[in-house]
Order: sequence, then C-alpha cells, then structure tokens
Amino acid sequence: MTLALIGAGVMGQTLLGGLLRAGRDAADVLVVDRRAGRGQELHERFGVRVVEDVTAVASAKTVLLAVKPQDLPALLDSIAAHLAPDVLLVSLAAGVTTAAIEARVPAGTAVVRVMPNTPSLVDEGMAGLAAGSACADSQLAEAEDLMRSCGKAVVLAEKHLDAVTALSGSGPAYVFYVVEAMVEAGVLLGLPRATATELVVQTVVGAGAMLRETGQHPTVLREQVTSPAGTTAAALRQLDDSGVRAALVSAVEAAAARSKQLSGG
Ligand SMILES: NC(=O)C1=CN([C@@H]2O[C@H](COP(=O)(O)OP(=O)(O)OC[C@H]3O[C@@H](n4cnc5c(N)ncnc54)[C@H](O)[C@@H]3O)[C@@H](O)[C@H]2O)C=CC1
Ligand SMILES: O=C(O)[C@@H]1CCC=N1
Repeated sequence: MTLALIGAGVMGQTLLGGLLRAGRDAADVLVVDRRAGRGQELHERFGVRVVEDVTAVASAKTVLLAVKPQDLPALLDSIAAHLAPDVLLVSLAAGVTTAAIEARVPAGTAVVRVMPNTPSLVDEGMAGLAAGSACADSQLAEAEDLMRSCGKAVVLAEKHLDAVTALSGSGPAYVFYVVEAMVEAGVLLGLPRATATELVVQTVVGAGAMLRETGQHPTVLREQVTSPAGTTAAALRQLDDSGVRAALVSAVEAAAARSKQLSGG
C-alpha cells in the first residue's frame, strides 16, 4: 500500500472515487476511518481495505488527511510517531496551515495543503494547492496529480488559500443556493417542481459550459442575454436594487475571514 486516506467522509470518499476512476489500484489504497461500520460499506463500494487504527499508515508513502479541521491536531498527534521518514502529507483541512501541521509531525516532513471542492465527485473539481517548507517539487507535483484525478488543480502561495477556500472551496454551495431560490421562484410561478428543477439545472450547466468553452468574459455573455427593454433587464435591475452583487462580495469576504480565523490568523 502506498496511499493512505484518513477520513472517509464527504470529501475523502469523493477523492477516493476520483483516484480509483483515474486508474489507481484499489489494492494500493488504505482507508482509515474511526466510524465503525464504514469498513464493510466502503470495501463493498470501492474494493479498498478499511481500518480504524490510524497507526496502519506507517507503511504509506502518501497520507491524505480528510478529517474536519478541529479533528486534525489530535489525529496528527496520534500518527506522528508512525509516519514513514519520506512520507508526503496532503491535508484537505480548511484553514489549517502547513506550519501548524509541520509543528505536530517530525521535522522535515513534506506537507501539501489542498483546498478541494465537492464537484470532484463528477471529475469537475477545482483544487488550490500550497507546499509546506519541506516539500520537494516532485512531492508537490505528486499532490497535483492526486487532485487532477478528479478535476483541475492550481498551485499558489499559501497566503492565497483563504481566498481559494472562499471562492472554489465554498463556491459550489453558493451556486446550489441560487439554484434552490430559482427553483422556488419557478414553483411560485406555477411550474411543477420537477420541471422547474430541470429548467434551472440545465441552465446552470449550460451557462457554466459557455463560460468555459467560449472563454468570453461573463459581462459579454450576460449582455448577449439582455435585450433592450426586455425581461432580463427587468430581472437584473431587481438584483442590483436588492444588492445581490454586493452581497456576493460580502459573502466571499466572510468565508475568507472565517478560513483565516480557523487558521488562527
Ligand atoms: N465538504 C466540503 O465541501 C469540503 C471539505 N473540505 C475539508 O475536507 C475535510 C473533510 O470534510 P468532510 O469530508 O466534509 O467531513 P466529514 O465529517 O464528512 O468527514 C470526516 C471523516 O473523518 C473521520 N475522522 C475524523 N477523525 C478521525 C480520526 N482521528 N481517525 C479516523 N477517521 C477520522 C470521520 O469519521 C468522518 O468520516 C475538512 O477538513 C474540510 O475542511 C475542503 C473542501 C471542501
Ligand atoms: O465549509 C467549510 O468549512 C468547508 C471548507 C470549504 C467548503 N467546505
């Protein structure tokens, strides 16, 4: 076994699925989760070995840490003495700095901090990565490869990870929130819920595909939809009057501030 994943919750399972779809051998992966009962379920679904004892990571060359930020310090304390000397630790925990991780593991341990997002579930993930102080270029490249198994990845200076968390880490939730509101609006206008949902979901998927495939600025794409004195202009005026643009900026700022707070900054 060369790869160990600790924490098979939402994000851990998402990445695990991506890695296996990308061709990684299930026999090469060990999953550790403290929730009893996960083992059989995950083994049946993914074919991987699942254990509860974290010290089993001793033989792993790469350890993916996918537990909640508040659980990470205790987890690091329990694995520190069992890590292989040349191990690469890849942490997905929001707001936990590479320095905070390095302080709890043997000096010189390679650490990469990643902020992924849930669309990794359908291989459309977006991850930001930052290297710790003892991480070789080849180890950073290995972490990038791991993340590219289920989407895109960018390497940045660690100071930018709060912004990445606020934009792409939390971002899917903002889109789902808008979708919920639009579906409710469709129901208010008398559409069956299933029809409203189909209309909105395909509209969001289509708009996202246009952004990516045309490479056009969003302003240009929005102007193409907005006819003089038409329906879209009437709607956009309401959005502006309600301060939706400013609210989005404030929301992203709040997420970045919370990420910074989680990291003790
Ligand atoms: N859910 C999301 O959209 C995103 C989450 N993240 C980060 O990913 C990490 C995981 O988040 P989720 O998957 O949402 O959490 P989750 O609560 O769904 O999963 C965490 C898993 O870790 C296990 N666990 C906790 N402590 C353990 C220990 N000591 N040993 C073994 N297993 C342990 C729990 O049993 C649970 O299955 C967090 O640090 C979060 O900040 C990052 C980006 C996006
Ligand atoms: O809400 C959170 O704290 C995590 C980090 C980014 C997405 N979910």
